[in-house]
Amino acid sequence: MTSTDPDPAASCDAAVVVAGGGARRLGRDKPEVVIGGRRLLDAAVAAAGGAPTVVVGPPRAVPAGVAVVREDPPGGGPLAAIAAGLAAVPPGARTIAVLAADLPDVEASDLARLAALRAATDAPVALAEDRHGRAQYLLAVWDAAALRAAVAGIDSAAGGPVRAIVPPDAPRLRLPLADVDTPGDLARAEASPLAVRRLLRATLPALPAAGGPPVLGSVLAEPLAAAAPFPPFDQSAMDGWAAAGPPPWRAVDGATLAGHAAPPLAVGAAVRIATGARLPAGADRVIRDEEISRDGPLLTCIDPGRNDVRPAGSAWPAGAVLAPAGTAVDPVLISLATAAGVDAVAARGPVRIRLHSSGDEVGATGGAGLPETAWGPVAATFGAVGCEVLRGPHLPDAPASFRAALLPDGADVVAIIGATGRGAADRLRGALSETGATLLVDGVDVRPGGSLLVATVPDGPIVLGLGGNPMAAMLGAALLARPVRAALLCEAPRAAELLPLADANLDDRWRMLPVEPDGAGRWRVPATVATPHLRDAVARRAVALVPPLARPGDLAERLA
Ligand SMILES: Nc1nc2c(c(=O)[nH]1)N[C@H]1C(S)=C(S)[C@@H](COP(=O)(O)OP(=O)(O)OC[C@H]3O[C@@H](n4cnc5c(N)ncnc54)[C@H](O)[C@@H]3O)O[C@H]1N2
Ligand code: MOO
Repeated sequence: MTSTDPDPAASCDAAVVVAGGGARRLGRDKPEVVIGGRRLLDAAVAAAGGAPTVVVGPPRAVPAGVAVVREDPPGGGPLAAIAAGLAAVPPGARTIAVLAADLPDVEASDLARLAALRAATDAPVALAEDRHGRAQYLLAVWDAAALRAAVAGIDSAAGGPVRAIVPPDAPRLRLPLADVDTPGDLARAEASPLAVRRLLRATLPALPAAGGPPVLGSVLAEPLAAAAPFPPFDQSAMDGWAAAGPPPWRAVDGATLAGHAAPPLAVGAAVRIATGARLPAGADRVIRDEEISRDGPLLTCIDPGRNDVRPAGSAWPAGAVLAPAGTAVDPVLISLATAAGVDAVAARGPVRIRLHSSGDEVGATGGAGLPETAWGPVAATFGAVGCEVLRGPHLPDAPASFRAALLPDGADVVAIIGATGRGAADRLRGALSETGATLLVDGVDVRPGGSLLVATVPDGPIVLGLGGNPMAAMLGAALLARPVRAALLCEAPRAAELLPLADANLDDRWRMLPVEPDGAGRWRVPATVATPHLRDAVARRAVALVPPLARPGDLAERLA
């Protein structure tokens, strides 16, 4: 059995990963295929979220703590694999995820949603279906007893279809799953926006960490530890009276205001005190104004059990870890660091992006000229995720101008709008190949996004090529900004913000679209979006990454 302790993040008590071979059409051992910088087997294991996991199939390298068992007979098919896996999961498991090692985009959140669906419907199993509505029997969460009974109830596990053990009315969750059956599927899966983002996170090199005052847009490279306790001294939590000893108290003239030292208080005395003020020496409690009763010069309190003193260090002691490495430095974190007496942190970033527009016609006067309309919205898109955007010179359609743009100058990223479409105006690819750049991403399978490009220049910047059409450029920036920043600054992964859609995507492709709330909890999706201008993005609240063939009610990730 596995030695992995169940992780509180895991949505199931155990997972069985079906990782047989026999991918005839692909001609490769599927679980070992790498898509988006991640082996398909590792995608399945990661989706289990740390639950005890059994991989069923031929011997393979697996992460520590994961067990590998063989189905009987070897190559006996997925039902035999489930039976073998089931025999090896901890006997106390009450819910078991069953998934195949051929799902490039599967995430722990998918299993969490399946587990929630199964629990809410009290069904023996909840399974995924693909965008065409086809059941995916090998992406399911089972009630363990139901799975054991179903497997025990069949004559011979070997050779049978998994469908044979799944009730026909089992609840299903539609997920944008990529097929990886043919070399064509593989190429498409590698270009999917999800795979491209993972690849960027896995391969772009992190910036060095440096110490200094916390800067907006950077990311903590080390945990934020309090230099001082909070509050730094015993203080009043309310406007009221500071009192010494048991009631009644004699009211003393004056008041203890925040920021001012107060004379010591004798036993039996009370003095007015303001919220946040340091407790006078001798005082041992604070009674808020609403709880004071007065009898001539004497004061008593209504509730003897209440004390509105906020003791020194009661929120946190010195040395307490207030935020882990990987946390974004935003105004809240800067406030917290100040409250904790921290004036220097170890951090990476912010990411500095030199952003260029390009093209002879852009900004030119005369009959063939077009106004420059992309730089501002693209800069704002990068800026919104905390990147620092510097204005690079406009690049005319000449090889030398592109070569010059790729030279290192302290910017971490060079982003170029236009000239990336592989057409007559594509100056970027030529300049990149002259520098010996590595093309990490050459087109993303999302609309618009066919001309998105990401490259690394040796000893130079990371290069982002954004399609020249202003809408394509802005939406491309929305797709790349967060993963590029996360990779360069080692930002901790964060759950996606998911928007329920009001409208369908009739296109069998991923789309990036400006969306707007419908006022009833869903988001309206425009049927068409023109790319040469931003008319279809005017006053739109968000940009969504809409799955292929999404239906109303399906979820789309918010990109911006
Ligand atoms: N045969 C094909 N042609 C095109 C395809 C295709 O798949 N096959 N894709 C189209 C798409 S989609 C896009 S996006 C562009 C991408 O091409 P480039 O990145 O090379 O962009 P350019 O040719 O430089 O410009 C395209 C278009 O956008 C205007 N532009 C460029 N920069 C700006 C700016 N800063 N402000 C305003 N407008 C700008 C430029 O004048 C062109 O009209 O390719 C399509 N073609
Ligand atoms: O290449 Mo375009 O970026 O699909 O609009």
